[in-house]
Parts: sequence; structure tokens; C-alpha cells
Amino acid sequence: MSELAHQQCIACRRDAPRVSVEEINELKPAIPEWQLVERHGIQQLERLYTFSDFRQALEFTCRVGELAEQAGHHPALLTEWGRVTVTWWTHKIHGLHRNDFIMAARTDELIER
Ligand SMILES: C[C@H](O)[C@H](O)[C@H]1CNC2=NC(N)=NC(=O)C2=N1
Repeated sequence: MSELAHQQCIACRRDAPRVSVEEINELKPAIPEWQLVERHGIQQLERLYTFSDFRQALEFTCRVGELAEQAGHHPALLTEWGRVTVTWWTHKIHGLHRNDFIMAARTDELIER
């Protein structure tokens, strides 16, 4: 398990700061396959995972959902035949929190199992 995936998510408050550029530069190397995207002014982390069929994609989707429920922090999930797009950001701060990087690293761990 990567060190980042081991870190604890903290309860994120509405006034919590978004990650700084320095923090992004510190955290992003741990999740190299993820893209930084911006939608409607909101920075997000996004990764496409590919699978052999829809059932595999659906099973992975459910595993990510379980991870999210355990952490109380939830992604956007797009499940298609052979593909799942996972997008993390923190709704209440309209951007990226350290928690999103931790959850992206944990999402990657689901594949490596
Ligand atoms: C009430 C509930 O705890 C909050 O809405 C949680 C749920 N999951 C969440 N997930 C994400 N990604 N961002 C949030 O701000 C968030 N808030």
C-alpha cells in the first residue's frame, strides 16, 4: 500500500483551505496516473480504469463505493462497458483537499490487490 493511501482522511469543514500548488506538487507524484482537471472552476482528480467487460467495471465501481462509504468521502463514478472513470474532489470546499489525494491513492490500491 502506498504511504499516501495509509494516511487518514480528516473531517473536512466548509472553511477548510483547498490544497496549495505546493501541496499539489508534493502529493501528485504519489498518484501519477491521475489527471488534474478543472470543471466549472473546480479542480478535480480524475483517472480512467479499463476492464475486460461491463461486469468487471461494475464490480470495481462497487468496491470504490464501499471505500467511499467507509471514509465518508465520495467520488463521481462513471461506469461504462470496460471502463470506469473516477473523479475526486471535495464538494464543500469546491475544490481539492488532501483527502482527495488520499482517496485517489486508496482507489489505486483496489486495483493492485
Ligand atoms: C453530510 C456528508 O457528510 C457530507 O456531505 C460529505 C459526504 N461526502 C463528501 N464527499 C466529497 N467528495 N465531498 C464532500 O464535501 C462530502 N461531504
